Amino acid sequence: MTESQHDAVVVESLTAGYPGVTALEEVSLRLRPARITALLGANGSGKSTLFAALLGMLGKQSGALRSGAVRIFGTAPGQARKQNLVSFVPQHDHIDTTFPITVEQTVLTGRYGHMGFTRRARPEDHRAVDRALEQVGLSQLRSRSIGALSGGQRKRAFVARSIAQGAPLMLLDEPFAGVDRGSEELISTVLKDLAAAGTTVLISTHHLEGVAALADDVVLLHRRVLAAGPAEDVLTPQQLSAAFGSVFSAGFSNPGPGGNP
Ligand SMILES: Nc1ncnc2c1ncn2[C@@H]1O[C@H](COP(=O)(O)OP(=O)(O)OP(=O)(O)O)[C@@H](O)[C@H]1O
Repeated sequence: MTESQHDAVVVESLTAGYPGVTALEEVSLRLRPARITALLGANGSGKSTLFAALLGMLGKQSGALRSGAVRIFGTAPGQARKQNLVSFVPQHDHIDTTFPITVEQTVLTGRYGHMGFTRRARPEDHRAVDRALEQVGLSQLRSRSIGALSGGQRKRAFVARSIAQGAPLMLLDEPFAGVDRGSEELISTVLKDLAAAGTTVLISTHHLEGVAALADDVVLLHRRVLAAGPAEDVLTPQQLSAAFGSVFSAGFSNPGPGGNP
């Protein structure tokens, strides 16, 4: 078995972008299974474009172009989504706060891929929802309208939806943006538990704070992959300065003396 057959995600020479913009250039990376990888990059460094590629959504945006290859557990991204191999927690949920859907119903939508055409929830779907709500500490708020949650609680609800889906690869776009410290700590703990149980987790973030404590591996992205590897190798002041020196003043938080972000 080759090394790539052990990887959860393989991206080879991916070049992608939009009319007049090359968002990703010759990006190659591998995600090791059952680990948390942080995709670190400043605003506009290509994180969302890479997520779109991993979700097989790139071609759906008008004018998007791409070359290269992406495999999720050896499968093309669009197929991987259909097979429930990948779940996604978006940065913005674009919720209509007047829409009358409860927290529980929101989390249950994560089970749709398991229910077939009838979308009739079975006992195992309800059990998965119960477990996921418990994990993110929202059991008590399950009957509340999703629009009546705080930003941090709502993020936890969407993490629960992703957990309930039960995909072996979980992608989270800026999971800590606009989230209070308590929700951030809770989500971090949940992600560590999921990875320990075998889920491969990829989070994008432009905040250095907390990454060292959370991520096993780090990918530094700035249209190209500037560095990738175990967090302790990548998150050094030297590496960050070499890779992002000019970016510290344009979006990154300074890791501080000693480089312990
Ligand atoms: N739909 C689009 N059409 C044209 N250009 C786009 C589109 N989406 C993104 N871009 C451009 O592609 C580049 C990469 O953007 P992308 O959103 O992937 O970066 P990002 O790292 O996710 O940024 P952020 O942290 O601000 O979300 C940027 O220059 C951006 O302006």
